[in-house]
Amino acid sequence: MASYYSNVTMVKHAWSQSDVATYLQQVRENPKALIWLVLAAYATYWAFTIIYNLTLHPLAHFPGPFFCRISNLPQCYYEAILNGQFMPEIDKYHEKYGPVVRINPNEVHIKDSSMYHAVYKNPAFTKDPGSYALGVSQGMAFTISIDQHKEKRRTLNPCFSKLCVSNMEDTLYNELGKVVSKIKEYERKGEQVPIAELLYCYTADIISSHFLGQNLNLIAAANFIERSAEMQSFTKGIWMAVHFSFIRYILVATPRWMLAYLSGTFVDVIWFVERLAQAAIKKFDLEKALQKKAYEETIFDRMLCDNARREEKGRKARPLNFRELADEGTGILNAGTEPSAIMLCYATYFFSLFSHVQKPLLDELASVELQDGRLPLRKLEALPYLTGFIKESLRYMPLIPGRLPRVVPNGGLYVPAVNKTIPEGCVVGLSQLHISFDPEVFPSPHEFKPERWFAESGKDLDHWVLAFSKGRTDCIGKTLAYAEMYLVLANLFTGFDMELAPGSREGMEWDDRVVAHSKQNLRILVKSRTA
Ligand code: HEM
Repeated sequence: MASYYSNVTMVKHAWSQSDVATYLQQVRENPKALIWLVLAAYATYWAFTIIYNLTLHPLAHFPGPFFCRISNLPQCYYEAILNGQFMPEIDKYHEKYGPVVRINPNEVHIKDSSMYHAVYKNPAFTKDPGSYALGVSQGMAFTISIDQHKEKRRTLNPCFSKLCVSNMEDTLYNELGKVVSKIKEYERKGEQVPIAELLYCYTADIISSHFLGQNLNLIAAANFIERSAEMQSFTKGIWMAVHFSFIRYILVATPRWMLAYLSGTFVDVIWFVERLAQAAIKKFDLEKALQKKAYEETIFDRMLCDNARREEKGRKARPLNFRELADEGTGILNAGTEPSAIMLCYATYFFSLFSHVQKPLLDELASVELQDGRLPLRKLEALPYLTGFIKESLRYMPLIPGRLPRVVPNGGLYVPAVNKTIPEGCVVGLSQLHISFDPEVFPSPHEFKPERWFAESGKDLDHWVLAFSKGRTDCIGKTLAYAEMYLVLANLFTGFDMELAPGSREGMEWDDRVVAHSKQNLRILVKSRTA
């Protein structure tokens, strides 16, 4: 003990060469001394950091719980350890501290709907690198730099255009046919339909076949329930991945044969995309690729063509590597599968739960003239009640309920409600869940009312459709997501009389996995409707 104290006090004095030699000698004799020195240095660092965070930090004058103001530990505890439990805590902080709360040393959370567009519509706000340090770092969704993001988005935009999506109608219907056949199999057996799994397979098959060039064909698999679990496992440990990003580097560095035990999880999907990316690079031929129509192009075609064209023109091309293709493919497969599938589940659930919407919806759908035996997408999009129902479902279950953290640009962000400016470089976020249930924006927010979206007042409300975020980095796949919702929901509602399986209410409570994920997969009982 005595040697520890003497070693620590030594640090306070100026160190001569002989002091260092003596100290090293002591460390050799007593390695504990080094440990104590490291601990002392660490404690000193923390003491200074805490004092700085409370006094000199640009957010020092913003209120918040003491432990949030000094460290990230509360956030890490509620998000990573308790797996996505930070939002309810943030609510409590707002009750105590007002509309702007410091939730970690460098971030404030705002509960004031009027500030939403000032943050998310302003292109100068960038994604917070700390919150977007996930597995597919080279994908567009995780690209922080404004210029790089703009370039990636420009390359990929044509794949997601309205024209491309309307050309996908056949694919959407063909895949839906497979879902309907499976539902009928369960109906024949008199069993509950695993509708959540079927919808996951549906959205994954569409993204893989159209954007990656090869159908995962999950729906056809005998073990489609397990295969859908692979897709669902992507966000299972998402908070750990956000807070402990080193796990990702360990996984990337681990040899494949050692990862084989993870087979049956998202790793299989990542490898599937990697194989496609490799094949795309190998067989890429600019001449042939240029002959493809926009809606025939995969995202790999777009990325490789864009790169090759710029090389041809002698302009400095950004070298496009395999990892970039693989990350983009995995990112889009995941972003396009999970939120759409979950949204389809919740909308199906709301239809069954809120009986007041059933008659108006079915009456409206009955008025649609079939074309080749199908409900045409163009006509469904023009239906006011169905449109109101979809927008109300997106409001009632905000799919990405929490904050999407953004870095404040030059000039800061003035918040009139507290008459303070959040300084540039600090992080800010608003949660969609708060706005969706803000009575100032949506009167009687807890009522499920598709009519609120009708007529002129409903059009004004479009300003508050936030499910896909807003601005420069909003959802690139929103047109496809809407098309899936119109087609799938209209066909399910008109095709089947549906009843929720027992326990659905509790099962459809959700966990925050960045996307809202129902606690259990939705199950329904169905009876085919007669024509
Ligand atoms: C109901 C379904 C969907 C919802 C609610 C949804 C929601 C969102 C939201 C809120 C964002 C912004 C995230 C952020 O700022 O961090 C986003 C981004 C994105 N979404 Fe979606 N999405 C849906 C469907 C899709 C589909 C079908 C695709 C692809 C086919 C897709 C691909 C993407 C991509 C690539 C981004 C990143 C965009 C960028 O950074 O520029 N999403 N989505």
